[in-house]
Amino acid sequence: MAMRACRRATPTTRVLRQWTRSMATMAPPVMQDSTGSKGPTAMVFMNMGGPSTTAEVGDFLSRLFADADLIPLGRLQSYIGPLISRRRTPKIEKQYAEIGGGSPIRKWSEYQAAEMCKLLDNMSPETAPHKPYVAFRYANPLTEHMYQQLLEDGFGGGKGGRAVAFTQYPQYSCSTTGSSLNELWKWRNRLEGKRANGEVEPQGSIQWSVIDRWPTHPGLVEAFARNIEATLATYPPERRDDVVLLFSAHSLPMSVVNRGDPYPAEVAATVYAVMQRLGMKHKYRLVWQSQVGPQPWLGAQTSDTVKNLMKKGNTDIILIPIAFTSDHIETLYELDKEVIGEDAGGHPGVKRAESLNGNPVFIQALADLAKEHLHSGLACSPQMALRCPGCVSERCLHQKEFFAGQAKHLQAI
Ligand SMILES: C=CC1=C(C)c2cc3[nH]c(cc4nc(cc5[nH]c(cc1n2)c(C)c5CCC(=O)O)C(CCC(=O)O)=C4C)c(C)c3C=C
Ligand code: FES
Ligand SMILES: [Fe+2]
Repeated sequence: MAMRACRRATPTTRVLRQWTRSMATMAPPVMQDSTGSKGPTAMVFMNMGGPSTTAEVGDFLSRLFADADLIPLGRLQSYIGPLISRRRTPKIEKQYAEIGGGSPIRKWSEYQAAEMCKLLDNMSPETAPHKPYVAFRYANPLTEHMYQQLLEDGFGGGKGGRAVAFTQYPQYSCSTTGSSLNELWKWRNRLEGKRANGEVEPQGSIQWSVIDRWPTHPGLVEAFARNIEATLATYPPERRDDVVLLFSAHSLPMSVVNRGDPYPAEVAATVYAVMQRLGMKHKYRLVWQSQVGPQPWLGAQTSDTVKNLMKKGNTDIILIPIAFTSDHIETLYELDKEVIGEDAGGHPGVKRAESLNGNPVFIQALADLAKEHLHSGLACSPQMALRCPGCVSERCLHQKEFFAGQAKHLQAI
């Protein structure tokens, strides 16, 4: 009886089995085939993920509050983390219920990765075929499942093969991309090429490289600019030039900012590049949203800013989510329902630019960026090797050494 219960497929295992079957026809990694291609190349989209259904909110939050790279709770992490996540679950479940019952991050990530790979197969035959994977930090498909899938698909496990960890956060923060890379590095060590004596086998394991940041990539800037222009076009021409552009990014605790995290500077770089592309024709500000808990966070807060601007008579405002590439609870609930709906009193002049989601200009940008990376021979950006001035994390140290050290295994194309 117990055996039968164990064998019954859960929705997750069913999806994994179907996926495994569909991937079974894939050729195992070869370094050079008769067409001269060095593919297949695994393109792994890394992001935090979100609960696809309200039933997954509890697990999502418990993983999130267990992550010491995001929320460091010291030696009490494994005790306090679950307490906070359990207390927070009902409130967050309600928010996901209000945006249609779950986060669309998985749908968009899988679509973006698959569409980018189709473009890349034409643009970079030298590294084709490109195989899309998604690795989430706190929701399915989790990093460990993605890694197991890579091995089942014939990458690594003594056979080698090339994989690119492509962060879907355009701006680098140690709490986001850094955490995903620490997780990837952890599972790489657990799942790949351990010898009996515990040493990691360098031969025949996956050759990793990382696209770790892309805050001012011209394609990204173009995609943001076009969405802003489309929203500007909805205002009467005589009001258009006076619309205030309010770029909104997820905030960081001041403790993270003061540790020297690169994210605030990189978000500001994106904003400036978009403003330059728009000809610097509008008033604008970069503001910060989604603060959690009692400690000080980077401001000014998005919701306060909208209220203050409106008090001062600026009632034509476009909110632009600038640090995330698809819709999620922060755009669909916090901006659309709380800021635009309640704080702005539903004023028709306060609008939001669409998220990048399935925008073809954005998907092309992802492909351009991936091609540039694959042909660069770089393991990661030079910037990734430098730790935050205030970093004391051994995980960061070893993870950065590992990924930067992959340069010696990468072959020129
Ligand atoms: C660039 C994006 C993000 C940064 C930087 C970021 C930092 C950060 N976040 C928390 C705490 C929480 N974040 C939560 C949800 C959440 N965070 C982001 C993005 C960034 N976070 C997104 C897109 C989401 C929602 C995902 C979705 O399903 O749509 C949550 C959970 C929700 C809640 O309880 O309010 C927490 C908690 C910290 C502490 C932090 C920096 C250190
Ligand atoms: S916290 Fe930034 S490198 Fe460790
Ligand atoms: Fe967050």
